[in-house]
Amino acid sequence: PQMTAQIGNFTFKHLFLNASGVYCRTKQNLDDLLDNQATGGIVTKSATLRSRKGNPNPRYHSILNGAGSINSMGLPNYGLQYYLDYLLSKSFDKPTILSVAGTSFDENIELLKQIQDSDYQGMTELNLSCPNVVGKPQIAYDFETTNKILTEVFKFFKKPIGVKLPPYFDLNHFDQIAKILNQFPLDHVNSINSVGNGLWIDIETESVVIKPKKGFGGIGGKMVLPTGLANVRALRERLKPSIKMIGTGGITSGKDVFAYLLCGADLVSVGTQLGIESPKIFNRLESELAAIMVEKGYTSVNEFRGKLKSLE
Ligand SMILES: CC(C)(C)CCc1c(C(=O)O)[nH]c(=O)[nH]c1=O
Repeated sequence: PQMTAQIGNFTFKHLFLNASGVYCRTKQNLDDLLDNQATGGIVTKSATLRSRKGNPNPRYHSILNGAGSINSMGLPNYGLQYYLDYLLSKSFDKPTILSVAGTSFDENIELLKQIQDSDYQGMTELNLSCPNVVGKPQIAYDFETTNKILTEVFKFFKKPIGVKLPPYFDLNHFDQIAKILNQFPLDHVNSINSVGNGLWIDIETESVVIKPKKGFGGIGGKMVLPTGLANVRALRERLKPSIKMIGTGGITSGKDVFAYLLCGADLVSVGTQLGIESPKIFNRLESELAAIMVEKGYTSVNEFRGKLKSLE
């Protein structure tokens, strides 16, 4: 069965990407992803201008026997130039997405100016889950700042670009963010990032399980699947068709991929479960999805993408 997607000028021969942050900080990680036949494309760890060590360990913890994860990595990455060097070092037979996350408004602009001025011709993704200023919510939860930053970006950025969004939990927030995003020539939206500021406790030690932020961290894994599905469905219904959709959050099986496609996802990305199973998970997900499609008599994902039924 045909399981491909198109975002702008980029054709993805497989539907599976790594979620930014997982299995993508080093050149070796990225090469391992590329070597896997069922990988559709690669996404870099969100880059800042300069290399960052990130937060002290423990900063990641698997919870509930792998049903979830909690992380407060703190943007550990080798800096924009490292990822640009990698992306310009050879030709790629799969689309690439360069993720960036400035720790300030100005850093976001500078990151994108450097990409605009570089020879990089692939896709870019602005991570809007990054903090803006202390005392204010993350950018994507500050609609005015989101509007301001995208207005500034599109004054100079002419290459393909999308945004990575945190989950929203209020229907009015879906309306507000979609209204803003629809004003811009965005390539794609990637939803969701981890569910912010969860907390996990070890009953034995009566302690939190990660060191940064007094144990608070982003939640990922199977337990966020209902939130990811809802965000992809809600945004798909509100965003203009030219903005394509990458569905992320809690994917562990072909059924989950099928569900995201019903919600309107063009591609999907896998984080927590990729970290557990390594890139071969994409082969499993692809064969599970193919089996579901054959069982249902579908020959192409286009036949059911976005066609989730309500109970009218
Ligand atoms: C949370 C931020 C550090 C502001 C951005 C990077 C990031 C991180 C991280 O590097 O801690 N973890 C996530 O689950 N999602 C993210 O977008």
